Amino acid sequence: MVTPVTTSGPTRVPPTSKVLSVSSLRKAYGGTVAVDGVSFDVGRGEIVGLLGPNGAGKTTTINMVLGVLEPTSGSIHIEDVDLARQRSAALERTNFAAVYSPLPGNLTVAQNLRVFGLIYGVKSLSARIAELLEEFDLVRFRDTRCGVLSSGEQTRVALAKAMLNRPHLLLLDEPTASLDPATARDIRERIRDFASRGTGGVLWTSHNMYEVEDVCHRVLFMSHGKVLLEGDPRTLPGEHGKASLEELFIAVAREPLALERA
Ligand SMILES: Nc1ncnc2c1ncn2[C@@H]1O[C@H](COP(=O)(O)OP(=O)(O)OP(=O)(O)O)[C@@H](O)[C@H]1O
Repeated sequence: MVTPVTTSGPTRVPPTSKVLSVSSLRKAYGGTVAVDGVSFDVGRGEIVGLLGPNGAGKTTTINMVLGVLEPTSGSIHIEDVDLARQRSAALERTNFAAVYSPLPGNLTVAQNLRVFGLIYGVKSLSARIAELLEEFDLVRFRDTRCGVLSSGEQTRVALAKAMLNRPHLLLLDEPTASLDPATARDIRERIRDFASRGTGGVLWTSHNMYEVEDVCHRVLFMSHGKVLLEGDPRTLPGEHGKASLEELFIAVAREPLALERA
């Protein structure tokens, strides 16, 4: 289902510096190359959409940036910190939320935030949790077990968890999947607000092209493990003779080689 979007696109905040630099990143599983020499960056204050059909290599890329998967080759810098050499220093500037990675359902909202806050070594944790409960409209769910919350409520908790350590790089894998349009819009507003503060940048995957056009300053189209196209989601379709981002997406999925040659 497509979420209708009414706003006219994100306010461009010129990136002042890079929060993520990925260079010649590659991940192979035997003969299967999931990510094939990908290079890109994310600026501070910028929301970058990582797009592509199923199996393009988006999640593999995100998992390497998160330090969950080890690249076969290539480098990842979070701000100026090399993930391979200074793993803890790099990862303490990062956080993420993904639908396939729900928080433990038997813990309450407050307990989940406390556990993750302790893992991240958040200072003045009780005050930070109170702040996030307020910010993400979760005060009334503070003592509710996460497992009984609705999808939208769970997404808000996942985002609150992702903000605990005030990350400079926020990775979001389909954060609005399965949310109703009003809740999805609310989540987009919160992420836009995070980026507009100018302390961090966002790498976002989504299959909802209307949402991407609404939120992302820049998009990267992946196919078969490579970045084929990069640009402003509002002008990129026209540059490739397509009427909309959705049409361009379908072209990338169906005829990646034609676009690669273009
Ligand atoms: N552990 C693995 N072993 C072998 N192949 C893998 C492994 N993990 C991923 N792949 C393959 O790598 C490719 C990229 O997968 P990935 O999950 O990164 O794609 P994706 O773009 O995130 O797709 P989706 O939109 O469906 O989530 C796929 O062809 C997948 O089958």
